[in-house]
Amino acid sequence: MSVLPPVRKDRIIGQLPKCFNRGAALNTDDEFHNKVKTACQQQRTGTVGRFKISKVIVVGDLAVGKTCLINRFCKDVFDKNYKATIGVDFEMERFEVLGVPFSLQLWDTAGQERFKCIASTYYRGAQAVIIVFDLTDVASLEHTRQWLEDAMKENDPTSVLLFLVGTKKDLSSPAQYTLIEQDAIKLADQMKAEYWALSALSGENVREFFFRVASLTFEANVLAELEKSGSRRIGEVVQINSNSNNLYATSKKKQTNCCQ
Ligand SMILES: Nc1nc2c(ncn2[C@@H]2O[C@H](COP(=O)(O)OP(=O)(O)OP(=O)(O)O)[C@@H](O)[C@H]2O)c(=O)[nH]1
Ligand SMILES: [Mg+2]
Repeated sequence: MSVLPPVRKDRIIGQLPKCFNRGAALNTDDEFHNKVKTACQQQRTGTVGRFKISKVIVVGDLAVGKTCLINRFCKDVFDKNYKATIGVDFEMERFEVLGVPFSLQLWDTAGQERFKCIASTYYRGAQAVIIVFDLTDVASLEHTRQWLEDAMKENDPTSVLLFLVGTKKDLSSPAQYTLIEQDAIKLADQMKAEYWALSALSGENVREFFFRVASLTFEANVLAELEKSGSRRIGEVVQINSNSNNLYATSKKKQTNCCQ
């Protein structure tokens, strides 16, 4: 029995959302991986869809627009007044991907130096890292390397999905945008991150971006579950009988999630 209300209609993902720029994308597939589609159809997604919550951390310089970005997506609001995040804050977003419930825990961290040490204690266990810069501020793009390094001290670089996100697109002129985008794409490529440009003020690309984060995180989680389960069907009870009295039973126990 579920105590949660149904997932909002505008959080249902049935197709893999497109990347923003094919030159700086985590993948350019048109559809979810076949294995993932089959696993979802057969309800063999293991811990994904039951108790798994994926942690996503949002980092970047102060005032680049991290909080506004999260608030635009989660609450559909925009505040033009700057209120620094002190330490961290988080929002939960529930999705349904290919018919499977899936939740993201979005951690909004402080960019101000004096709050950074508090914020960095929450970096651990992230499945996706969103590194934000301001499209009108080249220095904030340059600093993304340092943000990446700090986030990766606490995480496994081989399994974390990275996104490099330029905000305040509404404020940049086409010429300024073209210039900074070239550098951002180069950097995203070096970091192995997916690049996006958006605006929390106008809402341009915000929903598309978070749908992409949810979808790629979901896909990675299901693939990892499938790999873990190997040949056995995930989520099933496995019994190995021998002629002696040995009986090993692996029940569908909650997997330890080292995220928090
Ligand atoms: N024009 C415009 N302004 C934005 C946009 N996003 C954020 N801002 C403004 O930029 C300022 C900083 O935004 P925040 O979201 O608070 O920045 P932050 O990155 O969370 O800052 P810290 O919490 O200190 O790390 C605010 O005054 C916002 O109104 C945007 O897309 N367009
Ligand atoms: Mg903030």
